[in-house]
Amino acid sequence: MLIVKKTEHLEGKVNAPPSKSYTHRAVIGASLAEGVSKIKYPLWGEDCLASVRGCESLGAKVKLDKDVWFIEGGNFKTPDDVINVGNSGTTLRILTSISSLIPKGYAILTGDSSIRKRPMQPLLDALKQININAFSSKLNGTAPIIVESGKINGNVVKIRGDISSQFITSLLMLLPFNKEDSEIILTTPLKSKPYIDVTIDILDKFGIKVDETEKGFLVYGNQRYRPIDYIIEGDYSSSSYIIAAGILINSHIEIYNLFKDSKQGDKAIIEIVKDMGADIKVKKDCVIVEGEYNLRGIDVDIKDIPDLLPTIAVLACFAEGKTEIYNGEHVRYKETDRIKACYTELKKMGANIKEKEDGLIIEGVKKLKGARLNTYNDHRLVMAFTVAGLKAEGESIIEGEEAVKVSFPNFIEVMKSLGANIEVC
Ligand SMILES: O=C(O)C1=C[C@@H](OP(=O)(O)O)[C@@H](O)[C@H](O)C1
Ligand SMILES: C=C(OP(=O)(O)O)C(=O)O
Repeated sequence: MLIVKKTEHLEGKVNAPPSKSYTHRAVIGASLAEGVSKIKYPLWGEDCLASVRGCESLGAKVKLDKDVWFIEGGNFKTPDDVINVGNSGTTLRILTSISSLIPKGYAILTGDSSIRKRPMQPLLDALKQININAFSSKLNGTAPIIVESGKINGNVVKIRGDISSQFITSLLMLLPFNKEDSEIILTTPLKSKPYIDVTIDILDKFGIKVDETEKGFLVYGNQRYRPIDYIIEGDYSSSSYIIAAGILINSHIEIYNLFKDSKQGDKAIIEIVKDMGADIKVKKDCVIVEGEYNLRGIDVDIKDIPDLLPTIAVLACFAEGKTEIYNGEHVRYKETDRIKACYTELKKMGANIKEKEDGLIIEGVKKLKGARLNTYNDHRLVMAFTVAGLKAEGESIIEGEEAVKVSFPNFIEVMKSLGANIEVC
């Protein structure tokens, strides 16, 4: 657990951790390409390592040096054992489709107790429409998932877009292997769309062409992934905790490796905090925060940026007036139900917070008191609640800090290097 105490000043220059979403896609795409790809500055987080190990089980040859991962793809095999994706939804979703490329037999994908509750049925139903047999071993739409080796047959896939964009990313990465062009038709409005933009961005680097259409996406048939030399950019979702801490506390923080023209949806954190009144500066590859700022509450549509909900909820507690976070039904399907968790835990600190089906309403109280907080083994809750603890009066206990290994393994060291009063017990 962490003991987090009120901190009066934060200062320093740090590098944003590498993007989790780009690292996953680079690793899996490289495993689909004949030849060796070099992935520079990858994220050494447990989720991304789950993708590496999963791809290895499916036949990729992997050599991991500190700053470069070498991945030789194009050689699929039937896994020797079940694939354990740990806590990583991205790995489970993308590798489910990709596993159908094994030459014979079955691949079995499973993970921790959280992953075994996350929705999979829309993807399984979609795969069936193109003759790929993938099913839940419990027949209830959750992992373990069993995927049979198979050839794509069919060229139209209808799928809902409001549960997880990862289903669509998964299809976009498999369908280039279809011999004909394929159409993905969305049967509901799409949520988390920027993650699909990230997929399309990196697919383009692998030489794979996809078009957006009025109804969804068009994936050209008979394409081949070619190997890439690729540098992973910094992660805006992970950086949102550093930004939030700098905003709430007297600070001078420079965060490098964050690009203004990034495709990551969570770069929206910049505009959100500006709307709340934080006059942070954005350079071409760096964000400068000179807190503290007086914040005002705002309304935030979380549809495309679900991972920012805990960060915004914490900021809203310290703002003047009301913040409403809406359009976030899908935030309940993450590592844990993050709407309920933020409601339950921030209330323990004295927040004036209401839970709605699709989000939260927070009336800023400007002061929170330290408390003992459950993080439900969810990395984003550990990081967001740590930020709340740094601003709250007195001392907070944050349980389950090991979860940060999933997406930001050196979160605690980075925060301590900036002067955060955090002790690991
Ligand atoms: O594709 C991705 O890299 C991700 C997509 C998002 O999930 P949903 O599409 O399920 O909202 C996001 O929450 C997750 O952290 C990463
Ligand atoms: C939901 C997340 O990731 P995943 O879906 O890959 O588990 C996350 O990182 O917040």
